[in-house]
Amino acid sequence: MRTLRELNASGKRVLVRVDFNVPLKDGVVKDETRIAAAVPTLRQLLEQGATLVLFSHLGRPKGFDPASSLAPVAPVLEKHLGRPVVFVGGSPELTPASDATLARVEATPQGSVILLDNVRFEAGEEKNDPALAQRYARLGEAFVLDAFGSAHRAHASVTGVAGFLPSYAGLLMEKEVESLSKLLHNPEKPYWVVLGGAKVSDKIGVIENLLSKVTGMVIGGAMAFTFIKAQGGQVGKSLVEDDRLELARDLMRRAESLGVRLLLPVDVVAAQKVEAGVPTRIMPAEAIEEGWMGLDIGPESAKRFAGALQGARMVFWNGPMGVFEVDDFAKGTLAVGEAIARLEGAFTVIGGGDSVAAANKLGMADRFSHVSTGGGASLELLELGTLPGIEALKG
Ligand SMILES: Nc1ncnc2c1ncn2[C@@H]1O[C@H](COP(=O)(O)OP(=O)(O)OP(=O)(O)O)[C@@H](O)[C@H]1O
Ligand SMILES: O=C(O)[C@H](O)COP(=O)(O)O
Repeated sequence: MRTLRELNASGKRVLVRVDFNVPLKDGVVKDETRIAAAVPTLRQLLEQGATLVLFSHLGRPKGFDPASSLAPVAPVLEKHLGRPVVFVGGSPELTPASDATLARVEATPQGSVILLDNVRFEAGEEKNDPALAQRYARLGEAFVLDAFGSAHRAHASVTGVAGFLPSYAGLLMEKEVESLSKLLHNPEKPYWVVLGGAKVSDKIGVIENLLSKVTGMVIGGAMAFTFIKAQGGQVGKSLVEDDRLELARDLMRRAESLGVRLLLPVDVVAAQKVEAGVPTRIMPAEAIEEGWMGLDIGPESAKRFAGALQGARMVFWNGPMGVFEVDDFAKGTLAVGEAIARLEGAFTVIGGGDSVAAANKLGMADRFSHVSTGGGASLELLELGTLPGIEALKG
């Protein structure tokens, strides 16, 4: 990838694609991680004397929708940058590629930081419409892609615009790609992958691509039940993907033939409802009673998982071990997260999304070597070895 080292931004208006797809509640930003993560690139460009035009998606609106405006992000960005941010948006006329927006950008004094509105207000964004990409390109003289969390999307503001301007990877993009690539290309052993979360189907690609590189995989969360059922276990009303049972069997066979350990829970914390304060029981993972469901790994599983991780030199963790949002079902995630965070001298990475939310909630995120800002993007990079956003910055 071409990087910021190759860009002299002095006196230039630089268009920066950031990933400010942050959780909002009642118009308030609930997690500022992605905003803070963009700051090093923005500071560096400002120090060189650039004018910044930032753009991002937020949520999945189909056309203009005030509820998905980036307006609430502007004050948060101001706080992190310590300088004013001019927001241009908030109406159907001021979408990021409109002539009215361009006129406002051109009228803004040099050295300013301008935040545009949601790129998904533009009809051609997700279709990667070249005409739209060309309109974005009018907004700057150079393009910097720092939206690692969106780099798996071949959309007009991510890859399309790179075809019309000199384009560079931002510092966040570089750091993410470097850290995640180590997991693919420089495996230090013992190397463990810890997977959890809701669905096997989201993680198949990563399992398949990493299986031959690792010492073992720990599988918890709801996705474990597809494997347990595939082995003939009784999983009650736990979440299962019945159309993935054969695939789960196949992955288990492949792990065995590669000599890779695949650890599944032996016990679970079960309940009849996903709710705080409901009665819970510890049950064997392969003998969950009818009407009950596994909502966290049990204490014996947590002990075994933590034991297996001891001495690991490299760990990738994606997905919680249970319904960590409810305290009664967060213990397994805490135990496994703690076992990884405690490793000394190891290279430890958390994939984005819910795993990072879990690590933040449990107060352990700063004890990992790298916390990715990308959920889907980190998984896809580990699955395919590259991303559309990376490819767009080559050549
Ligand atoms: N045993 C379980 N039963 C039901 N839901 C579960 C269970 N274990 C975990 N989950 C749920 O899985 C969800 C997270 O799954 P997901 O696959 O999205 O994780 P992730 O990969 O960390 O996140 P993202 O996909 O956003 O990167 C959480 O909301 C959690 O409550
Ligand atoms: O949150 C994310 O994973 C990224 O911002 C991508 O969002 P998307 O899945 O709506 O494209």
